[in-house]
Amino acid sequence: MTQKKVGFVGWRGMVGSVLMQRMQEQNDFEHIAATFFTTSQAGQPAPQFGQTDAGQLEDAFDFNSLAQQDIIVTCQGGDYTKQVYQDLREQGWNGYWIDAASALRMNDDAVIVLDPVNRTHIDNAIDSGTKTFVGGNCTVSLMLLALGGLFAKDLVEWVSPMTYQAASGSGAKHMRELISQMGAIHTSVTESLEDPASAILDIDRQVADFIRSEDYPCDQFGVPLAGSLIPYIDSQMPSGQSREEYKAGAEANKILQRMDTPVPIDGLCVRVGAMRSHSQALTIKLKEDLPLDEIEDLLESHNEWVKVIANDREQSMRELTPASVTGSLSIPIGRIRKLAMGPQYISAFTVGDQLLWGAAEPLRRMLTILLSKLS
Ligand SMILES: NC(=O)C1=CN([C@@H]2O[C@H](COP(=O)(O)OP(=O)(O)OC[C@H]3O[C@@H](n4cnc5c(N)ncnc54)[C@H](OP(=O)(O)O)[C@@H]3O)[C@@H](O)[C@H]2O)C=CC1
Ligand SMILES: N[C@@H](CC(=O)OP(=O)(O)O)C(=O)O
Repeated sequence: MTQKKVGFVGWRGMVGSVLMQRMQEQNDFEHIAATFFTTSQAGQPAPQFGQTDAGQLEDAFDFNSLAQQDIIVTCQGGDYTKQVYQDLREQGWNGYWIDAASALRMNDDAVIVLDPVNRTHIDNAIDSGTKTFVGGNCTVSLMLLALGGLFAKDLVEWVSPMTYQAASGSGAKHMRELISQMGAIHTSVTESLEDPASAILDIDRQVADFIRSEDYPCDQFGVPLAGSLIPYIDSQMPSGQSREEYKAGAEANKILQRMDTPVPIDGLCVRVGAMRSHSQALTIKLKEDLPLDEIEDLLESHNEWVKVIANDREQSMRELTPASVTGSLSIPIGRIRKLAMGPQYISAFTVGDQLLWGAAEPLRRMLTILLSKLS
């Protein structure tokens, strides 16, 4: 059996690098004939992620090279997808397109992939000829992995996710800027900090003045993040939602195949000074008054990555944080308790690495599913 030809675009970006790392860890390159594309470095040596030499980088706008691929995996971003996808299809290419960007997500002929939640739908779509598969928005995928057990039993009347999103969601330059902001704040008060006699209110005033000054580095975010937060993510929509907030309901219901009878999912999305793990505080109205231990069992048994953290101060502080999950596929969910509004209302808090399950891993797994189906 000849190996499938798989073309990778955007492999050296932040999401693409995490994808490459996971594919190497899982020996995925052994099962494919990989070609690496670039928008800026055509002709340079291709990276060697597998055993075989992948030759040189191909031009990501060369339709002849793209059309030779059985499968194209792109983490290059929505602008690239908009520039290439439609024309490639119109020129007759009928291969599989796996994409990290949001551009095609809500198209009728595209499936949003999150196989621990919608594997049956993915299988049916492949069998019925669907060729376009797109990873979901990071907060959506992370929320559905955490709450999968409740959605699978149709127990959720509505959910309000209030997010605490990491700098990585805005890209690599923003992660760098967050660190620069932290360093600059420290530098602005180093002397006072080292003086045990200095008054904390003086230090606080110096920090506040610095954060509001021209010297504070915020070219990427436009406004301060370190020492502050940003209560708006992505563009503004007529509904009053930010686009990030709109995606919660739209994409989650598409993944759950609930477009006709959508579960209301809506809340506010906020950028905080975490590096690459998103957190979400969830208010959930259940359709029934279920005991907490039953809720926890349903959540924990849904998939192998979700982990219920007891509603205990020490465990929550240690295990339910961006610092503890970053770099892992673990999806902890905790702070689960009944709210004062009534027995059907529960709270929960969940965290996940937005570059792994939030971006790269659903694509990697989709490629694996496709290869196993096509072999
Ligand atoms: N950031 C996120 O959290 C998420 C992003 N996505 C999607 O993935 C897309 C890509 O995001 P992201 O990975 O953050 O984008 P990056 O900015 O990290 O990378 C995008 C491209 O920039 C080019 N590039 C130029 N200079 C460099 C450099 N010094 N190092 C690496 N790459 C460089 C590369 O293309 P080339 O090799 O062709 O020059 C690369 O593929 C987004 O637009 C979005 O659609 C999806 C989910 C989450
Ligand atoms: N918007 C997300 C990251 C992202 O890229 O989302 P999407 O894939 O839906 O464009 C964030 O800022 O955290």
